[in-house]
Amino acid sequence: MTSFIIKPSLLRCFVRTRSFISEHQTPKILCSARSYATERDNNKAPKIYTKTGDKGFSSTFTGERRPKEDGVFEALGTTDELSSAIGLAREFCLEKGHTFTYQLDKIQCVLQDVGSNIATPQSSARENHLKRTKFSAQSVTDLEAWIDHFTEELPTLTNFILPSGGKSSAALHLARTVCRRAERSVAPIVRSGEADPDVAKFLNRLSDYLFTAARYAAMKEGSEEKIYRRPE
Ligand SMILES: Nc1ncnc2c1ncn2[C@@H]1O[C@H](COP(=O)(O)OP(=O)(O)OP(=O)(O)O)[C@@H](O)[C@H]1O
Repeated sequence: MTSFIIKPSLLRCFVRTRSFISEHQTPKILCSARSYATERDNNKAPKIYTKTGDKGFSSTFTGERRPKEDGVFEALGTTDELSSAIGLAREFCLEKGHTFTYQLDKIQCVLQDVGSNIATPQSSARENHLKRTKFSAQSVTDLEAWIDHFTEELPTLTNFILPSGGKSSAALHLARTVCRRAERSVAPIVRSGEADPDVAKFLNRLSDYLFTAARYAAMKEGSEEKIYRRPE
C-alpha cells in the first residue's frame, strides 16, 4: 500500500481519497484503482507499474493523454524533484535539531497540492476536478510569516552569499535552485490559464523561504556562509 501511495501517479490519484478515484476515472487512475482493488481482494501487493506510459505518453488528472515531454509533465517532474530536494534538506536539518523542520513537512504536503493543480489542466477539467484540486492561497501567507520570522533574527545581508554554511544550509540552497526551475516550468502553464496563479506565487515565495531558511540554519549552527569576492 505504501509504495502504491508513494508512486507519482498516486500523487494525483490519491489527491484526496479513494472515493475520488472512483469518481474521476482517468485511464491511469482507473487502472491503478482497479488493480489495487483486485489485488487487495486477492491479498496480493498491488503492482506499482501499469505499463501505460511505456510508449512515451501519460495521463493528466483530467484523463487527457499527452506526450511525456509535455509542459505539464515537465512541471510535475520538477515539482517532484523539488519535494525530494526538500526531503533531503529536511533530513540534514533534523540531524541538527532545527526547529523549523515542521515547516518543511508542511511544504512537502503543499507541493503535492501544487502537483494536483498542475496535473489538472483547467481547459479539460470538470467542476469536480476543479473543486478537488483547488489550491489554497493560505500556503503563501504561511511562507511569508515564516520568512518574516527568520528575517527578524538574521543579520542584514551586506554581501552576496554563496550556497554554503553547513550541510543543512547548502541542501536548502540546492532545494532553492530546484524551486526556481519548478517556477520556470510552471510559469507558462499559469500564463496560459491552465493552472492556478497562486501556484506560481507559492513557488516564487518558496524560493525566498528556502534562501532565508538556509541562512537561518547556517546561523543557528554557527557555520560560516561563504561570501562572494571578485576574483583578483
Ligand atoms: N516522466 C514523467 N515526469 C513527470 N510526470 C510524469 C512522468 N510520467 C508520468 N507522469 C505523470 O505522473 C503520473 C504518474 O507517473 P507514472 O510513472 O505512474 O505514469 P505512466 O508512466 O503513465 O505509467 P506507468 O509507469 O504505470 O507505465 C502520470 O499519471 C502522469 O500524470
